[in-house]
Amino acid sequence: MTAPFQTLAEFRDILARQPHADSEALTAAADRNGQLTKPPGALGRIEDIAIWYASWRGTAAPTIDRTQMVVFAGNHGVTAQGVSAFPSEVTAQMVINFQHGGAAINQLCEANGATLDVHALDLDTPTADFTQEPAMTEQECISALTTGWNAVDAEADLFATGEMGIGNTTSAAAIAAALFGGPAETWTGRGTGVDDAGFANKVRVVNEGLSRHERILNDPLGVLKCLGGREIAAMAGAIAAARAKRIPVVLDGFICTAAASVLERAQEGALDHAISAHLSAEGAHRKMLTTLGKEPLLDLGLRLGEGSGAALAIGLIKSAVACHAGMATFAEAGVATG
Ligand SMILES: O=C(O)c1ccc[n+]([C@@H]2O[C@H](COP(=O)([O-])O)[C@@H](O)[C@H]2O)c1
Ligand SMILES: Cc1cc2nc[nH]c2cc1C
Repeated sequence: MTAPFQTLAEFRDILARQPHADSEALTAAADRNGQLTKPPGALGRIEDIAIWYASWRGTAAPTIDRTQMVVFAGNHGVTAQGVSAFPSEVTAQMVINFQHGGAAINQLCEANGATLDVHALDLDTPTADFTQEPAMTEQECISALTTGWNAVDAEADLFATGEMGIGNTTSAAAIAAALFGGPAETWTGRGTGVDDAGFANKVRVVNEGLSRHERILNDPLGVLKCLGGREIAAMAGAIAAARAKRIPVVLDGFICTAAASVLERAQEGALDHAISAHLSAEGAHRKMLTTLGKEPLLDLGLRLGEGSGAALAIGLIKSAVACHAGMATFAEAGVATG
C-alpha cells in the first residue's frame, strides 16, 4: 500500500475519513451465532470476538486465512538518560535474532500461524533525546508513519503488530501521560527491569519531557512526534492502514497500546477495529486499556514486547472465527433447542 499522506495534518484527515464496521454484517453474524449448537452465550467472549471480526470483514461468516505480524524496531535518544536496564545495541542485535528465527516472536508466529515481517527503522540514527528537543522532526515522524502504513499486506485478513526498542517504555509512558494526563509516576513502569532508583529516574525523565514539550501536549500527533519513537509511529501508521483496508488488528503490550492511543486521541473510535491481546506486566498498561475502554484477552504476566502477546492472542481469535464459520446450526445438526 502506498501511504496517502505527506504531512501530519493529512494523516489526521485520513483518520477522520476511515471506514466503519458493517452493521449489516454484524447483525447477520450475531444472528448466525444465535443458531449455533451451544447454549446461548456459552462461548463467552469468543462469541463476541467472532461477531466483531465479521463486522469488520463485512460478511456474516468470514474465515481467517492470512495473518500478518509486523515488528517494528527503533532506537531512542532518551536512553542517554539511563532509562533502561539494557544497552541500546540490543535493539539491532535483537533484529538480527528475529531475522535468524531465534526470538520468542519467531516461535509464537510459527505456532499460531502468522507470517512475520520485521522493519528496522534507521537504527543507526536514534531519535533525539526528548528531554532536550522533539524526538523526531515532522519529516522523520511522517517517514516512520509511512513505513508502518506501507508494511500492511492488503491481502491479510488479520493484522498484529509489536515492537523492539530499548528505552521505549519511557517514551510510551511520556506519550500516555501527555495524552491522558495525571502524574508521570502513574504511567511509568520498570520496562526491561530497572530498580527503584532507575524507576525514579524514569519518572524524572518523563516529567522533563512533558515540561519541555508542554506547548504541544493537546495535539496527539504532536505528542507522537515530540515524545515518541520511530517504531511507535510506525505501529500507529500500520494500525491506521489496516483500518483503511478493514483488516482487524491485534494490539500487543504497553508500547503498542501507547502507539494506538495516539490514534484514538486524534480521532475517537480510531481503534474500533483493534482488540487488546493481553495485559502487560508493565504497571500502567491496565490504566491505559481502561482509559481506551479495551478489555485484554489474556493476562499472562508478559513484558517482552516484540508482538509476543499479540501472537498468542491470534490463536484465540482464529479459534473464535473458526467456531463461528464452521459450527453446525441446531437445524443442520438436528439438535433440539432449549
Ligand atoms: O510490551 C510490553 O508491555 C513491554 C513491557 C516492557 C518491556 N518491553 C520491551 O522492552 C524494551 C523496552 O524496555 P526499556 O526498559 O528498554 O524501556 C522494548 O524492546 C520492549 O519491546 C515491552
Ligand atoms: C533481550 C531483549 C529482548 C527483547 N524483545 C523485546 N524487547 C526486548 C528487550 C531485551 C533486552
